[in-house]
Amino acid sequence: MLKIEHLTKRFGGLLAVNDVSTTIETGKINAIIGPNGAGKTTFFNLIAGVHKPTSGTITLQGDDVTSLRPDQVAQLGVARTFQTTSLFDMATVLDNLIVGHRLRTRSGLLDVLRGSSLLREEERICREKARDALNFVGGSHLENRMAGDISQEERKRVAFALALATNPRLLLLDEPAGGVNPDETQGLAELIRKIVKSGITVCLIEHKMNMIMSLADKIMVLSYGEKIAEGTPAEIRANPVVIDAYLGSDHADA
Ligand SMILES: Nc1ncnc2c1ncn2[C@@H]1O[C@H](COP(=O)(O)OP(=O)(O)OP(=O)(O)O)[C@@H](O)[C@H]1O
Repeated sequence: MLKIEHLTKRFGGLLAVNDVSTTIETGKINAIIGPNGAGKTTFFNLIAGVHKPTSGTITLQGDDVTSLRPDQVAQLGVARTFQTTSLFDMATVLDNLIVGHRLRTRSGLLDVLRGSSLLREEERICREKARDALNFVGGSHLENRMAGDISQEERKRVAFALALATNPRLLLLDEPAGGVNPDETQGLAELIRKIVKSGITVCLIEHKMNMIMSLADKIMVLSYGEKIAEGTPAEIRANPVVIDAYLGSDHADA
């Protein structure tokens, strides 16, 4: 799905991502783990076009996408969720999904506002997509709720719906189970499995090790911007370098 070659991002003197090469495999749950500050979110930002790499290449199913803008990457079928789910709290969940869809697939806010007054048909299609996505994530009952009134777990589901409404082929999830309880974590893991079954490739960053170990097909471990290991959950669990750098530390929560 995605081929990353020698990807490097430097912020001044800091190498946030340092010469990382890997592949995000089609139809799989690909996970990225590593201590705080390891470069995981920067890695996502590079894929999503938020940051331009200092060097290296990113290829999406054969196309070089290294220097594209976020809206161009989104149009090619890469969607993402964030550590913190930003929603317009005073708007309904459905309105958030409709506006969110436009923000993700247009280049600027002005473009979004212009589009919403002119293209009624597009708005109808957008509304349908939003409803389908909300239904898929088990959130139909939230449609008319104010976003500010829903729980953290419901916000996570709405974030998934926001990303799914753009019909992605690759979904990047940044801490999809952050801030939710163990039962809810289980529910979100099931939702991630359902997403992959529907034909979407997933790449996720997560600190909850139990969840990652039971969910991921493949794990890449970052530490100080470098890839220190890659493999199946069993291989990662047994890797002494990973245990030293990460799993043995107090970052490895349940
Ligand atoms: N825009 C930026 N400008 C300067 N430094 C940055 C920027 N974004 C990230 N960094 C730095 O790059 C390093 C990697 O940060 P990043 O957020 O990618 O790590 P992470 O693995 O996602 O951490 P966490 O698990 O805490 O989210 C950190 O030292 C961070 O301070």
